[in-house]
Amino acid sequence: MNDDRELVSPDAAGDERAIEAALRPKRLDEFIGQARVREQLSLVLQSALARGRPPDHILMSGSPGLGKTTLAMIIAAELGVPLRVTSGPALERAGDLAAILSTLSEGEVLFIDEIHRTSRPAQEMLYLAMEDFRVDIVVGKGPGATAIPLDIAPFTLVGATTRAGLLPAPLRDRFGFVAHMDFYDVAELEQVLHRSARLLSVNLPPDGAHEIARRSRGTPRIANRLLRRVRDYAEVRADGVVSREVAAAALDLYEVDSEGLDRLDRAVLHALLHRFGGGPVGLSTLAVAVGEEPETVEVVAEPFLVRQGLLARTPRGRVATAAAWLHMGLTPPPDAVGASPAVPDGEPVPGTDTAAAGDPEAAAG
Ligand SMILES: Nc1ncnc2c1ncn2[C@@H]1O[C@H](COP(=O)(O)OP(=O)(O)OP(=O)(O)O)[C@@H](O)[C@H]1O
Repeated sequence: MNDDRELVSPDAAGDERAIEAALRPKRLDEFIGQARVREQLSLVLQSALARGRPPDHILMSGSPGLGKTTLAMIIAAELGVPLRVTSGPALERAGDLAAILSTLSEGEVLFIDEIHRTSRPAQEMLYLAMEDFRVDIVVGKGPGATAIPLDIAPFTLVGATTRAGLLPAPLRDRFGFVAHMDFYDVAELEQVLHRSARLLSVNLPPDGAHEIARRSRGTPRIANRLLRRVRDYAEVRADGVVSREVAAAALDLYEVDSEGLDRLDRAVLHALLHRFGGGPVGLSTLAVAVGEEPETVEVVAEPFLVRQGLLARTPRGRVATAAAWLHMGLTPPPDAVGASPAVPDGEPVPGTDTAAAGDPEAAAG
């Protein structure tokens, strides 16, 4: 794990899953941040419990590592029902899904991670299952094929996606509640870190927590990961206390920069500034320049860069903001987004979107 790309990648790998399981909050009131989602969800769950019926199907969208799996587990725990976990890529054939649906118990929560990657036949099976709690098992092939309807137990589908825009409308419309998970602010990440430090018996004073939180890319998974690396450093090179100085020295060593940007983030900005003069440039061209798939650039790097105000999506392509030039140690050109004195602070720049991820397709290609 010496690679900074792995260190700040929002995806979990290998042994990390076990550590994550130990650090997951188990109940809604332990879940930090996402106040609006928590409140909305709490109402959905309470009313379902009061009615004695499973709640509406729930869709969660947001970047990796923001707590979607954790929330799915909490939903099942709060409802006092079992949880079945699968993922879109595992549901390649409709039969894979039928096997799960037909064995669900009454009220069970079915969690489908990366639901946008579910195959078309499985998605079509989901429509009927979500709406009528029924699946049609197709027997035979060609003109002689017959659909045998099979009732299934009422259940709650919890879907998670990093790309809600890719879900077909008929599937999206069948979710009664959509939770949009946003990046966490520094204060919330400090709370996540203090909680994890308690569970892992790490001596973490507030200034150390602040330093790690600042560099965690708005993502609890990354905060927990950086905490473990900084703890190692504190134990080997210092007195075990994760002070601000120790955290900063450790994170500098692991090449996590002052804003938490990782190698891919920096590569994207570097290419945008040095090869395309700050843009605009299309997503595919940018992805080729950094040697990644367009989806990786779009899902992993861009949302955070946009949120940090370093990158803007415009109808003509991706553009580096004045802040991006400065962050990379360069002088922004006078026409850089955010550099123009004609645009007052906080005013949206026409034709750009630096506040939200925006329409992923608008500037693609
Ligand atoms: N709100 C939170 N409070 C405390 N810890 C959190 C919170 N959200 C996430 N975490 C921690 O971050 C880690 C990653 O969370 P989780 O696996 O739920 O993310 P995810 O959005 O499902 O990611 P992916 O989509 O990549 O599976 C877990 O260890 C979890 O304990």
